[in-house]
Amino acid sequence: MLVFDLVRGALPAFRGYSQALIIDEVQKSVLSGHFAVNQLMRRALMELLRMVGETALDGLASSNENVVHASARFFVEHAQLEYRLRADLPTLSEATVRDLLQEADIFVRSFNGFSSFGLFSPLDGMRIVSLVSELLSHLWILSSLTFGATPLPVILVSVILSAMPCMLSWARNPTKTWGTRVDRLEARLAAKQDAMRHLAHSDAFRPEIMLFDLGPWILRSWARARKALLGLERRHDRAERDVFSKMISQLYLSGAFSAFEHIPVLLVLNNSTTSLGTFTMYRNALQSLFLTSGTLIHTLRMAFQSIFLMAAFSAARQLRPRLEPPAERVVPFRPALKGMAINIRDLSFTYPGSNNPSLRSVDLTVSAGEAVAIVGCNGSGKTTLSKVLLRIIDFGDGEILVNGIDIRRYRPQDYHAHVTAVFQGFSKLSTSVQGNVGVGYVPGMYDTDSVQSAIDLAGADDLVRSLPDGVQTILDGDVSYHTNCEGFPASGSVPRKPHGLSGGEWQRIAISRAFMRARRPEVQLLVFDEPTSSLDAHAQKQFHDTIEQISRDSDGNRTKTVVFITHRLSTARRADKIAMMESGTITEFGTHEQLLALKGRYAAMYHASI
Ligand SMILES: Nc1ncnc2c1ncn2[C@@H]1O[C@H](COP(=O)(O)OP(=O)(O)OP(=O)(O)O)[C@@H](O)[C@H]1O
Repeated sequence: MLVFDLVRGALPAFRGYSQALIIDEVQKSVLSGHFAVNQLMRRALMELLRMVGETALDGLASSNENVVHASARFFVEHAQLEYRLRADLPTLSEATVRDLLQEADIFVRSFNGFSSFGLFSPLDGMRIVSLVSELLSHLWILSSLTFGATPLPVILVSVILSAMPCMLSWARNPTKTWGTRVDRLEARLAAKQDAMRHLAHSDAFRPEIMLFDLGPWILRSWARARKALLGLERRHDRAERDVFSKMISQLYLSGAFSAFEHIPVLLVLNNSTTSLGTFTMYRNALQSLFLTSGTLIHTLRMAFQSIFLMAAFSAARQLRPRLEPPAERVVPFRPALKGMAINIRDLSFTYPGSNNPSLRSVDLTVSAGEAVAIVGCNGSGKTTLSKVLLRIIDFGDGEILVNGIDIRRYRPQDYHAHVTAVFQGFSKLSTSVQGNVGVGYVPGMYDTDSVQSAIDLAGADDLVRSLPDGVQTILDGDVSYHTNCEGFPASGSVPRKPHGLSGGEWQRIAISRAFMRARRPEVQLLVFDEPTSSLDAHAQKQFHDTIEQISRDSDGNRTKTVVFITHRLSTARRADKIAMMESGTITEFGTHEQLLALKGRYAAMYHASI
């Protein structure tokens, strides 16, 4: 690129010289009244050869530049999604990290040409080489003409005339309009790429990204669409880089025609030694000098700004997720036969920026294979405790032992492979039912049988059957893109309007998502945060029966630990133990009967509810 840019920078000067020779020839013919056709043809032929050479070199340099740019852009965007997806909630909650990511995003957008930096990227630093070389070649022409034989009046007239177009173009302040010609495939790829980028940046979807380890899938899907799209963009470029039209544009006819504007000037200066070609060359060189200097200053200014943004981008790539343990402390998760044993001791947690702790001195012991219900008033800390237990957020003081090991020593990805959950604020994706359910276990996402069986388990089979396209029906969710599970719009010439679902129907989809992996043998802990709040009584009973069924092996022995949060005490009593939460701590813990005998807060709430 460096060599190409150096040579390209000198091309305008050669162009000016060659065209000046033709103009001189025309001038000679006009003034002498004798047309030297052969000489004129020879000059025109030379100009044609120069144009062909310049076009070929230009085409080669542009396609080389496009390939390098596309690859670099892909690398930068890929790196951006990678560090975004790696960042966990505790990392993202830090203000300095947010600022850093914002600056890094500006850098990536400018690389895409989306930001106010226009099309600038560090690779455009190469353009500086080209601009400097162009500037030098124009300066050389000007100095040789100025300190050579060109008389002062010609220089003055030229300066005034050459400044005019620049001033006019500055005054006009042209706005660039982007082509809108996009074919269907390109639109679909762009939609998929945007959808994946949106998911990667979505805070609401972050818990599910972390829990279901969706990072690699999002990155893969985005990369496939992006690569295909860059390929298409290059094909468009090639189609538009039609050699003939390029040569016509290279003719620089305006330069030649403008020479004729100055015939009166030349007649006034008839007795001077300056030729019309020299005059035109002088004028063009001067004009180019203005334009090139402006572009060079603008490019240097952007390069300077981009250094800081590039630093932010590099720093963002080095971000370490807060939940990730130091390498020397990592312990691999070893599943136990009977489910996960959990021991929470003196646990406290305060959300960043909050003055009041949401969890204070929480003690809780859940034996392997036990089903525990967490109950309590709004804001008592139930969801917070479940997120801490799921390793979605960190905690302050205290400790959590899982199978006897400090939970902070497990790599979150490793730990998450052994748990599943329905979050209270689960994500509603604007994609197909299959996509919505499949994200619960990406390796099974494209296996219709696995998806269907999770839907059946969640009791959502009737619902899905009633939808216009069954599992392929596009749902009207929070993330606004309308694609099937692979991220493409459902086939068919007219895509259907996304299908809306009721709160309870969405809840069944979220339960199906959790059930995608709940039956897998490696999954040891099932956490449900108010999974049935919008379900009718029959569906609730069905849900709890299913949990009973999937948390036991064929001999009826418990193999999975279940923690569920609920406001319905009639369902809570089905659990082996119940934890009553008040003001961020567990105040009562035991079986339903034990808590009733205690005649405390739980007993009061239970009696009030029946
Ligand atoms: N992101 C947050 N930032 C700051 N404070 C929060 C955040 N999320 C929750 N809290 C606070 O933490 C406390 C516990 O909230 P949590 O959601 O755990 O309660 P909950 O028992 O699950 O309530 P509900 O029954 O309404 O779901 C509340 O006082 C809440 O305001």
